[in-house]
Amino acid sequence: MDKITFIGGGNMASAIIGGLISCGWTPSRITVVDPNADQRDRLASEHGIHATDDVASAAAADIIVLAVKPQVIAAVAKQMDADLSGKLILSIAAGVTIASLESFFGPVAIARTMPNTPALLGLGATGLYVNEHASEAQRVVAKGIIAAFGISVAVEREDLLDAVTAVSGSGPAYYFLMIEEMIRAGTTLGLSPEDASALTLQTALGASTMASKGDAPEVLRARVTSPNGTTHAAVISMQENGFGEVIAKAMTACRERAVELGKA
Ligand SMILES: NC(=O)C1=CN([C@@H]2O[C@H](COP(=O)(O)OP(=O)(O)OC[C@H]3O[C@@H](n4cnc5c(N)ncnc54)[C@H](O)[C@@H]3O)[C@@H](O)[C@H]2O)C=CC1
Ligand SMILES: O=C(O)[C@@H]1CCC=N1
Repeated sequence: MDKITFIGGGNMASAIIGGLISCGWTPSRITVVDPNADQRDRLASEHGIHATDDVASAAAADIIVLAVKPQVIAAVAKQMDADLSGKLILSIAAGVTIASLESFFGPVAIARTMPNTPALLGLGATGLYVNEHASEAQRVVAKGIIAAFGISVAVEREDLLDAVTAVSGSGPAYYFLMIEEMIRAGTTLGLSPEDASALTLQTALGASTMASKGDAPEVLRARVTSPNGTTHAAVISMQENGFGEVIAKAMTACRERAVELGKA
């Protein structure tokens, strides 16, 4: 049975570990490496896994998950300083390219991913790109790990992970912003902040649940929109004020920043 070690035991690692355990991974197969004693204690007591501050020990695992901030990875590789042939490295670090990872760890199997924070609820949406050193079995293992915290989409080219970042990696923030603005506007229209919040949150949940059932969003939107009615007035106002352009520009800025971070 494969053993897995997480380097970095923060928010994302915690979400993935919780997902793996609920999918049947026994805690004894899972180790986390983190210099922060509080993080180690929390993960060890929450999940019953082994926690250590010894980065070099990670080289003994079959699968090594890089769950540290991007700028820490080079130092981690230096501390490990081990031959990782035959192992699978799964990176969740934003913007760190396969070329950089290979320069740090050598020509080994690498699955580069872009998850998002709903992974904390098992509702993650993750992009995946696997390098040519990974075997078919390792590709399946990578997909299986991601399935423990949500869905995955395998992209054909590594640079498409920057588009994934623009859609789903950063995407939760766009919805949070929409929720913030709707609560604010509802309050301006006279509702109490509590009522505006309750109505907005339930609407977001209801709309995303409906959209996930298979009908196209434009069909669902048409069903809400009575001819010359209230929704029509709102949607026309949004379109006349460049709603589509605002979203497209934001996502392009996001992708450009991801490209920049990848070069840093
Ligand atoms: N938060 C987000 O929305 C997303 C984050 N990511 C990526 O996930 C990665 C982790 O992010 P979070 O979990 O949010 O960060 P976090 O800050 O919660 O966790 C990072 C952990 O790494 C530990 N750490 C620091 N130096 C270390 C070292 N030398 N060796 C081992 N552990 C070390 C820290 O103590 C901390 O517990 C980042 O690379 C980020 O780019 C990817 C997609 C979405
Ligand atoms: O904002 C960021 O840079 C990270 C990557 C995707 C989500 N959060």
